Amino acid sequence: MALRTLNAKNAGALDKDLMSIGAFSLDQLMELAGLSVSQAVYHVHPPSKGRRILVACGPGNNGGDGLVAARHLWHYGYQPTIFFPKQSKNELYERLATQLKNLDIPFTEDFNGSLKTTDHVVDAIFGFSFSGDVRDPFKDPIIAMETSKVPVLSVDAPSSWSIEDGPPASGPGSKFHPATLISLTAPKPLVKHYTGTHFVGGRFIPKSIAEKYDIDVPDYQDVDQIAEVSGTGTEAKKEAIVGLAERQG
Ligand SMILES: NC(=O)C1=CN([C@@H]2O[C@H](COP(=O)(O)OP(=O)(O)OC[C@H]3O[C@@H](n4cnc5c(N)ncnc54)[C@H](OP(=O)(O)O)[C@@H]3O)[C@@H](O)[C@H]2O)[C@H](O)CC1
Ligand SMILES: [K+]
Repeated sequence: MALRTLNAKNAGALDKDLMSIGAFSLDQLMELAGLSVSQAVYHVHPPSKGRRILVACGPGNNGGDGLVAARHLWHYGYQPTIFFPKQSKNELYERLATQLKNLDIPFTEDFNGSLKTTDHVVDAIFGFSFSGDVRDPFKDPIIAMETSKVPVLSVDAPSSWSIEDGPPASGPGSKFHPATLISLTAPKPLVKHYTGTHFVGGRFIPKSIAEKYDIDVPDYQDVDQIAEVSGTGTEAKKEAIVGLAERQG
């Protein structure tokens, strides 16, 4: 059973609905997104595999998810380092950055140097609003991730991939295939090109909004904020995805 996907336009509209009809604030959505990212990191890379996590944050909300995830990771016992070269003056990002600085979490301007001394990377550079060819200052980090052996977990999209069409035909990111992807709310069309470990996060979407956008809601277990939908035992895991209509008989 293939997962239903949500294109960039509908992903943006769904988030707007969550904030209007759903009465969530952006802070809440980002907190829930970042929490699910942190759980996915813990799942694929528990602290016993190495505590150093390099979190690459872009200028938009995908980057905000990375900042939130870094805070949770610190509280789980990891040692995050933040690469956040284009910090906006937006108050939300300033507060998230201050929360990290209050925990003495280091910020680096040297992504490539930091990559050499990390155990895992969180790619929170671009999400569903990415388009076109990668512009500076993110070209080098994307080239570094695609050529490094350090495992990468991408948030919502492998950064540089077209949301609809997957990896670029050439240039930065054309050979980037992160070990892990966490799709937020629902997978984007690019997942048809993705073959690594895949989670979905978003255990808070009201039924009315899931139905409006015709998305599958994973069968989340216990207190998990994430559900694995591929990787080892792909077919069994896909069986865990039950369409709303099916689930509700
Ligand atoms: N429902 C949820 O679970 C939530 C998910 N969220 C996350 O939000 C992102 C989408 O966030 P958005 O702010 O719309 O956009 P992005 O983070 O994807 O990034 C957009 C910025 O990236 C820059 N950009 C775009 N294209 C390029 C390019 N070719 N080269 C360089 N830079 C590019 C651009 O910034 P500028 O400063 O250059 O203008 C864009 O502004 C979603 O994917 C989730 O991860 C939310 O947390 C809410 C809830
Ligand atoms: K990303």
